[in-house]
Amino acid sequence: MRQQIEALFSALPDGIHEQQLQNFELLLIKGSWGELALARQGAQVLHFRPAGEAPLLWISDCAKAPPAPIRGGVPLCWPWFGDHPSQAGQPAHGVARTARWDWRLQNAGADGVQLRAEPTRNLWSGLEVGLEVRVRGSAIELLLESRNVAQQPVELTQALHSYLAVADVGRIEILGLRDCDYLDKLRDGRRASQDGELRVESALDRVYRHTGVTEVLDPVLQRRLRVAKSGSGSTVVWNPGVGAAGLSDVGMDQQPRFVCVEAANTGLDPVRLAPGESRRIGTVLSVGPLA
Ligand SMILES: O=P(O)(O)OC[C@H]1O[C@@H](O)[C@H](O)[C@@H](O)[C@@H]1O
Repeated sequence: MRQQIEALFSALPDGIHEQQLQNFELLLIKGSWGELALARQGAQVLHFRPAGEAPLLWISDCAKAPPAPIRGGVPLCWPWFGDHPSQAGQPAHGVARTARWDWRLQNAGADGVQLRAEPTRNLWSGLEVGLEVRVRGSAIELLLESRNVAQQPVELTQALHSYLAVADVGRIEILGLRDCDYLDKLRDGRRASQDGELRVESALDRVYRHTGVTEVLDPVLQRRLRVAKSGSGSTVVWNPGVGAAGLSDVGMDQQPRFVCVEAANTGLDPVRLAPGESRRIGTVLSVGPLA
């Protein structure tokens, strides 16, 4: 899908274009600020390339057909992260990423664009959800808002599951998590503390107790990807390592090309909403020089 999206953009004039790709309905937006590709499925940001930069987000070259989740970009995990806390048989990472959403343009200018997405139907009883996406210069911001429309308190978990594009995951360094406690999903949820800066030497699936900024230093692309966030007390870092061989939409050839650094609310910091209350989780992804 990545190659096709890049080819489509290179042939498009500036503007907003609706396009079908591998049976997914996409909005491709191009301006002097760069390129943005959005899917109706899951209100998923698939591709963001600021002018003069390489794409910030990785997207699979062999994505599964709809309605499977699209591997890459920024899937929305909502209203639960990972497995459903009590109901076996519910899909991993919730129902938002495979649902159909409507996009509405709110603003377009020389330095960016702003859109809002809402699901075409109620996704989960007692909860409403909406997404705002803003591009400004070399940064993209996502804000996911949940509102409790029930008569009782509601608890949810969620993630903005960013797949960051890197040249070689084995060579990156992830700053910002030093000394943070984490839960290691690959070791039965064992708790540990991050010793030094994080490197991805093998499969990694960790939930950090962390509210700050994370930076991914990429010595090959000579750039720094910054993940800032709000309303989030968990940062998830994931790369499947050799497990990628068993994922038909990754494979060992694509496994080194991304790392997921996700702004999240997990079991460590679930969101509790009183009746009528709403809350937002946000992330700003941006790119800058390494030095
Ligand atoms: O394959 P999925 O459902 O998109 O999930 C990918 C990964 O997403 C991460 O956020 C989880 O921590 C991992 O456990 C999971 O494997």
